Amino acid sequence: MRLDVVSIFPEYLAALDVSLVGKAAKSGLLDVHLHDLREWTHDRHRTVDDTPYGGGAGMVMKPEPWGLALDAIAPADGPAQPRLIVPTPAGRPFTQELAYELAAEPWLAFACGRYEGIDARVASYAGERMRVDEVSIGDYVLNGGEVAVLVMVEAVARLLPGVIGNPESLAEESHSGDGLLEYPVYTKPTSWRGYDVPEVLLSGNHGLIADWRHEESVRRTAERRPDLLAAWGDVLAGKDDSTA
Ligand SMILES: NC(=S)c1ccno1
Repeated sequence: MRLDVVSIFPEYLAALDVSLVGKAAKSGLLDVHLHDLREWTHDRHRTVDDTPYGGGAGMVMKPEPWGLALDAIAPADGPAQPRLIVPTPAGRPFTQELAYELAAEPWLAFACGRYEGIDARVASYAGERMRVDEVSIGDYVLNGGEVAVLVMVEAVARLLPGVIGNPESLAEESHSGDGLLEYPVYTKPTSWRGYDVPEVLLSGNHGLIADWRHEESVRRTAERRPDLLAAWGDVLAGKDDSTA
C-alpha cells in the first residue's frame, strides 16, 4: 500500500517511522510519502490560508496549494488515483469497518487540514478523479488533521497481511468479529495484590472459557456501549438492513 500525507507540519507524521507502521514501511508493506503543503506555495511568505468568505472567526486553507499538491502527487493523467481521506470533525465516523475497507485500497492519500479547514472546492476538485472521504475519528475538535491521520494509519496498517505477528488476534478485538467490546484479559501471576484471575480461565475447559468471554463481552458492551448492543440485537433479530 502506498500512503501519501500532505501537511504544513510533516514532521508531525514522524511517528509513522516507528513501531508497527515503521516496521511495515521498512519491510515494504507500506510505501509512505510525506509532503509539506508549503512546497506548493509561491509567495515570499509561503501562504496557505486566508480569511473566510462570509465572515467568521479563523482562517481557511487556500485551494491553490492543495490543487497543485494533488496534481503533483496524483496527476490527472496518471495510471491510477488514490483514495483521498480528509480528517475533519464534520466527517463520517472512522470505524473498524472503514479501517478494513481502507486496508484493501492500494493507495491512500491524506490531506491534513489546519485552521478552520480546507476550502470546500478542493474536495470537489479532487472528487472529479478520485474517491474523497471526509472522515472524523471522534466528536471533538483538534487543531489539525495530523493526529487523526496517525490514528487512521495505525488502525489501517495493522490490518495489512504480514504487519502484525498473529492475524488471529484481529478476529477477537473490540469492534471486530461479533461487533462487541473485547472481554477482559489476564496473564501471570494468578493472584496479584489480592486480585485473582477468574477461576474459569484456569479451568482448561475451552467451552466454559468461550462462554465466559462472550458473557463478559456482552456485559461490557451493555455497560459502556449500549448503542453497539442495540445494533447487535437488531442483527440477531434479523432486523439488520445493512444487506438491503
Ligand atoms: N475529529 C477530527 S477527525 C478532527 C480533525 C480536525 N479536528 O478534529
